[in-house]
Amino acid sequence: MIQATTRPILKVTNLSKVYASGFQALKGVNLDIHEGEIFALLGPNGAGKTTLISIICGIVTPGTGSVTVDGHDIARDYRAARSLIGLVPQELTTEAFESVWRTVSFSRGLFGRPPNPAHIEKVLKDLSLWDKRDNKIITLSGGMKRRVLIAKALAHEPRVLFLDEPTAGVDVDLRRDMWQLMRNLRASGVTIILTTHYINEAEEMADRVGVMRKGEIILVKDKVELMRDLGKKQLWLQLQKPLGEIPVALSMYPLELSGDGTCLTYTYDTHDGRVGIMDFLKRLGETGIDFRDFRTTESSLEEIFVNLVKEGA
Ligand SMILES: Nc1ncnc2c1ncn2[C@@H]1O[C@H](COP(=O)(O)OP(=O)(O)OP(=O)(O)O)[C@@H](O)[C@H]1O
Repeated sequence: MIQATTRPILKVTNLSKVYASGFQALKGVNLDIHEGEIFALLGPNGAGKTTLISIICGIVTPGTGSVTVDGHDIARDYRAARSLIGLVPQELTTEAFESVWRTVSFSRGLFGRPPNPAHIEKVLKDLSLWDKRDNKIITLSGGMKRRVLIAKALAHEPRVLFLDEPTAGVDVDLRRDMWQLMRNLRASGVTIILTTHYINEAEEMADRVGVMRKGEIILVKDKVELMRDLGKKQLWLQLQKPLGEIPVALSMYPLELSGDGTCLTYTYDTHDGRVGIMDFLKRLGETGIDFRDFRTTESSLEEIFVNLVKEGA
């Protein structure tokens, strides 16, 4: 398997975009994408994700700043830069009466690549579309149409693949297939950037996560580090006897007592949690409070994301 390196295959520098309406959709975005990684771009509606991807893929004209793909500037060296990129949009809008084979082969031709039936065959086989190669697009199921979109984006052998909401509205089985497909692509050396509203998709798939809000990238981090650094844990204790209130001797701890006084919840950062918890449990014993059951829970990327986007909103 090809491991992600720290060499940026895509470099976005100080990119801003003001639409003709006067709306500023991007405000000085800086982003490096490492070769071979899966990068998930998260953000609430209207954060600027599609604008950013559309500029990189040449669909929206850039404002100020620069974007390079493997060293090629998307403005000055558009053809070379664009030929390295594949874009999987959310919906297939045209070609309803064309066959799968012709549609995918045509996409390759758009990038000035000479025909390569062996490559198209491989792509269709990898996407389980080979049996459908002669079918008209209109006869395919929704899941197969999505696979055709990916096949089209891979037809010219791009090194960076953008997937815009790849699993929006698909069923659980197809989502799992898509995830496996992305992993296979990464293993073959393709760098993947996906936008998603499903945080569990980022949690499952991404090596790194970027969060956008109001035209800015507010955070880029290794996913595991992000969950470790910003994650919270909770210790939940079911008490032997209900408490009327939290005893003064425990007032220095971040505790919450349930309405009926039978559950105490202690929330802590995963950083310094262990020390704090041992100290707290010792103090709890000294205070004469016994518990009959306990449970710990860890925050998900979803909670981390919601908190990040909320902060300073
Ligand atoms: N052509 C346009 N003219 C003016 N404003 C636009 C245009 N396209 C997008 N915008 C605005 O730019 C902002 C960012 O939109 P964008 O589609 O990039 O966000 P997004 O993060 O992709 O959102 P979503 O998750 O809903 O797809 C939005 O406020 C949107 O209304």
